[in-house]
Amino acid sequence: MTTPLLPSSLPLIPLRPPQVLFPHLRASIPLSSTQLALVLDAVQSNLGGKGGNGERGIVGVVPVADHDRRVGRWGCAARIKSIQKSSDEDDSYILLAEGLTRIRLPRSLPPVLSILPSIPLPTSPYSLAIPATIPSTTDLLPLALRLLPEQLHSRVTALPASLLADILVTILGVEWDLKVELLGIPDIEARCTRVKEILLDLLNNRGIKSSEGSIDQKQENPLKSNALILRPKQPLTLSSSSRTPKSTADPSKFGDTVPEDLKPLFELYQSRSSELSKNAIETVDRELKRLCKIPPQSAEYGVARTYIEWILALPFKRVSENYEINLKQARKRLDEDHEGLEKVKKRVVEYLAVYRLKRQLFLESQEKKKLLNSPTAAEDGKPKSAEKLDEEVENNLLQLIPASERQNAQPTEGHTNNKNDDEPPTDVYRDKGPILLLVGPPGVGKTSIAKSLADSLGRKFHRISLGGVRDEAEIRGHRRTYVGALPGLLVQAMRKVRVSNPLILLDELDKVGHGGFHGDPSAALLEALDPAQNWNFHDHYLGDVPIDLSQVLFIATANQLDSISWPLLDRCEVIECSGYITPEKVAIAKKFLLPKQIKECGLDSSQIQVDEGVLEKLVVDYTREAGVRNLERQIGKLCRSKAVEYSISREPNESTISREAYEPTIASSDIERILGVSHHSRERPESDVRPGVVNGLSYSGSGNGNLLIIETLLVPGGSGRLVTTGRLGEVFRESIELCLTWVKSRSLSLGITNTPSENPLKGYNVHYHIPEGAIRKDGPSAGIATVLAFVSLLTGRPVSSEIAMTGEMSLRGSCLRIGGVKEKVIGAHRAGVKKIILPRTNRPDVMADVPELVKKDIEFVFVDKIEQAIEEVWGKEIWAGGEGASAKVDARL
Ligand SMILES: Nc1ncnc2c1ncn2[C@@H]1O[C@H](COP(=O)(O)OP(=O)(O)OP(=O)(O)O)[C@@H](O)[C@H]1O
Repeated sequence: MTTPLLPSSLPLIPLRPPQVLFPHLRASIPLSSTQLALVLDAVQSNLGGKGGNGERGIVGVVPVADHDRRVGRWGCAARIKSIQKSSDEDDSYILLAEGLTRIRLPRSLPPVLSILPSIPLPTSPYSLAIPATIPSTTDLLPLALRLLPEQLHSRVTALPASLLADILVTILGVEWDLKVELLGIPDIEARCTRVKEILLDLLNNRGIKSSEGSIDQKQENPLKSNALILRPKQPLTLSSSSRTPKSTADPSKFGDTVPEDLKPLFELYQSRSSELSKNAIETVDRELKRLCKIPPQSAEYGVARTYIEWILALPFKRVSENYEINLKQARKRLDEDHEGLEKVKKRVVEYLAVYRLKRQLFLESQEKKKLLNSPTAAEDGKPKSAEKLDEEVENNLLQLIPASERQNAQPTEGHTNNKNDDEPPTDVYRDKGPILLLVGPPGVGKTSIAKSLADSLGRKFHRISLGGVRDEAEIRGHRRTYVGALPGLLVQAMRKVRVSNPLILLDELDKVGHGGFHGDPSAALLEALDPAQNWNFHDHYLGDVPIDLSQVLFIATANQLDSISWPLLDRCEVIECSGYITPEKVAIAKKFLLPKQIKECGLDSSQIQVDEGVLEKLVVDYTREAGVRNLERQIGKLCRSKAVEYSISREPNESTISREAYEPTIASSDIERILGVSHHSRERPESDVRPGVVNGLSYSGSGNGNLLIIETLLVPGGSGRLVTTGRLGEVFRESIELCLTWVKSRSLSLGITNTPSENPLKGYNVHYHIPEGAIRKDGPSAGIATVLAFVSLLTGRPVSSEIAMTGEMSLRGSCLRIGGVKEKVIGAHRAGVKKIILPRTNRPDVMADVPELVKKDIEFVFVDKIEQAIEEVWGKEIWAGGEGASAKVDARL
């Protein structure tokens, strides 16, 4: 059997405290998607690379302290066992690594370690076998048995000392710097001696005598005490709302009858009882009493306990304290995080202004009421005037409230702190305004705008991805009687953020299912979003304990509006985020994406320099999208490749490239070397124009506009049949038939036939195709382009590839208005089109929505009749019978 070799170079992953990975043990390492991409790239390059006969899927895991400072000179080579999406955070993954052997790190490593793509290491054989020798002088077993719970005794007895030493330091909660020290002791005997010293210290600290048979009576479970050491810190900005009624909970009433194993749960109940709602307290009281009677071995015990833990983990009356809205700061924050998006930012700030004003009016009315009820009210019986509204708010913001909303801004009379649980409490401000719905193609910054908004409001942020939610239970939870039942996404979100006034982003609202076998998730969402009901939201899992969602600020995103159910849409105020044009993308890349990716690779801006020309090449040749997500990925690839070059150049002994050879600037000529050949250049308008091929424009469901190349062909030996291919929908096919009929009816005036009765397709079939056959296309908006394709085919006159057209056509040749103009025009601009023919009725859309930069580059031709489009392309001479021919035929129809 051959001894396995480590690859000659390994990607290094930093591992933060309190974890340290030892050989034969495992660690779960959280990684962002960019870090994961970096690791996977490096692992992949090892597969066929220099370490050809080395093991596969191996990484180096290196302990780092605060701010990723490297500590010690040792790490652990590890095999990647699995990679999973983290349930805690968006965009993060958990890499499960299994330690193989200690590795000594080269001196030249930077002191601060982010993921390093590939670090050359001295190739050394390593053995997966654990040395079986148990050094007699350092026998750890008796100490281990003193410290470990009894259930583990039989398992550790057979372990060799080297493995036992590493296991003990990992599971006994030994301090992190001691673990790092032990990782750096490769010699087994020396390591076991050191571990023995540490264990003796632990025993002393815990009051356990080390000699056989004389254990102190106050021995505690060591694993439990470790759990205490590792308990996470409490958040700093949490507070109890002042409206908290006096709790009726009295956990002490359970007295001494509380079983030992339930004590932590009772303690938790005690500490949280002042924050729970009345319903929650009643339910927990009842369930705890029941739980005390259930034997811990029964399945029912687990179910009941988990239920109580869920209730105790919910925020109820806990809120983020500091959420004063400062409009200037909010705008500044949006500007700092996003380039462009002017309309969206303006609308978001307006929304905040209205929200702030309404809340301020509400607080003022509360203040007035307090004064009215207070015994110190003025003698004449009138209340002392409450504090005046902030003048800046009155002067500047009142105008921002749309007239229709001004009435809503007035607080309702008669607010009282309602003690009745069947009516909404009236002592906190609840916004009744619409929910902001950001609509636009993928990657245009919708999610990121919502995040910045949460930051500027000082609210906790949580994203719920609704893509693929088909089951109502995913929103509203499963009833407790089901095995493995869980609350729905909204309750899970509340538990995660631990406050009842977070900002929750409902991502991909358009992808949520409507009705069907598993209920209607969008109806459940509707209830959650309705201010009249959501103060009392019932989750099936929580049963009698409703939760209050009325203080949550909901924001939604979607790629399109068509698939959102209308009652949901009715609750939303739509803000459109359209796609970017090339100069905007270049600006975003320069200001945000490039610095972000450089940082992710552990370098700084002096180590990677990219000029605007290169960024433009990336945008035009390597991406074809409305947003910037793919662009960010390509920039990430460039930066990672530079990080590899940089790391190699720091290793003068291991590599032929000297330190001076590293060139920080990425030139245009480097792009193809690093990213490979561009796949997008072929999608530009073709230069070899031929009759029957015309550029239409399409608008995909994801909000992207693109060129739709229409191809037609005459097939000899046919009978005038029309064949269509390219996954065209019914509406599209009908529109093609209509266009062909129109062209046939004009074949005489177009000079295609010589007599009125002659069939222009005699002896031929017509084949109509739209490439990218896997993508379904539908709709009537390719009418103008289809007519021109048929005319071009039958008259043998090509259409310039720099012209594109869109618009529906009626049987009489009228050009009718279509949707998605802005996206289509931006898509055409991206593809290099110079002239666009559109129905005249779409003129206002072009004028209002298309960015000025695009308008400058493209000539727009607006037409009422299809004949105008034909004349625009080929001139009036196309009519065989002169100018009047077309009008004469029209009169006959
Ligand atoms: N105008 C902008 N300025 C700076 N960065 C931007 C801008 N637009 C997008 N980005 C960046 O692009 C990336 C993708 O954005 P985001 O995830 O917000 O897109 P999205 O519109 O929510 O997409 P999806 O519909 O797929 O969820 C983020 O890293 C974001 O910061």
